[in-house]
Amino acid sequence: MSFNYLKAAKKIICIGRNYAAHIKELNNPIPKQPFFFLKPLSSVVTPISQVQRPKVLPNGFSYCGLNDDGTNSSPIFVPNGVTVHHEIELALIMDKYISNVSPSDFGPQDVYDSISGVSLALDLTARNVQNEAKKKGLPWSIGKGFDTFCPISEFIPKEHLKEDSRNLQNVFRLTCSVNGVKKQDGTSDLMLNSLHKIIQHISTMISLEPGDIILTGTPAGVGELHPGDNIQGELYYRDKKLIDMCFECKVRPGPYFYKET
Ligand SMILES: O=C([O-])CC(=O)C(=O)O
Ligand SMILES: [Mg+2]
Repeated sequence: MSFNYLKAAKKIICIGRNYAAHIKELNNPIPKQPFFFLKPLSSVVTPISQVQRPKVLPNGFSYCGLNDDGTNSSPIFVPNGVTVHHEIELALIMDKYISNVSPSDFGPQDVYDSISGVSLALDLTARNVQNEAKKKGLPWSIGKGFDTFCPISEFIPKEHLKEDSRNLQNVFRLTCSVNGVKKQDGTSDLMLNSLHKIIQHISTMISLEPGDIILTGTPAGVGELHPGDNIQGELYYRDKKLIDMCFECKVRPGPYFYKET
């Protein structure tokens, strides 16, 4: 398992409002069609560990590219004046070009063939920035796209999921804990739009390319992150842990301070 897969990504596409209990907790309407937004690749960070030391950044920088091995080991940076929420999500890693596919041509069994594997990600969200954007009809780019707002795990090749190659919809469980307290614990069978529907639907508007990363929405239990917090995410395949990841939160360097638009 490695982080090399991150070097191949051309875009990160995130499905919103894909779990009923999360829609309810934020008082949002249930979308009539799946909707999505993009996160910039510069928002990707990977865990700091014994092996992966923090990337040395030029003074004041919060991003300066991935290392040769795909890592960008970094804490999560909390921008000044921003309410940052954690959203734990299953990520699909695309293996094929998928373009303009009809619903009748893409079923649950096609997901396994179209991905190279999966990983675990956090769709970090500047909730106060997003709330203002929602109210004023402005884009979500800032609310979802700050540097370090896409912490992501090592790659899990699909061969690790072989037993269920005909249907991956019901096999995943994802959890998120902050300072040792479990906040999110959801299973992929609760998704409103299934994995095959997500891939097919995106492809009718934006072609998916090998390496692209799709975040599939967050289950209930989102909440705030503050400088000094430690956050841990875990991804399970049925009862077996596939991967975990840990990040520390720090204050974002630089002059940014949230002000109403
Ligand atoms: O910001 C939101 O609530 C939408 C979203 O990303 C999700 O549901 O995962
Ligand atoms: Mg999300």
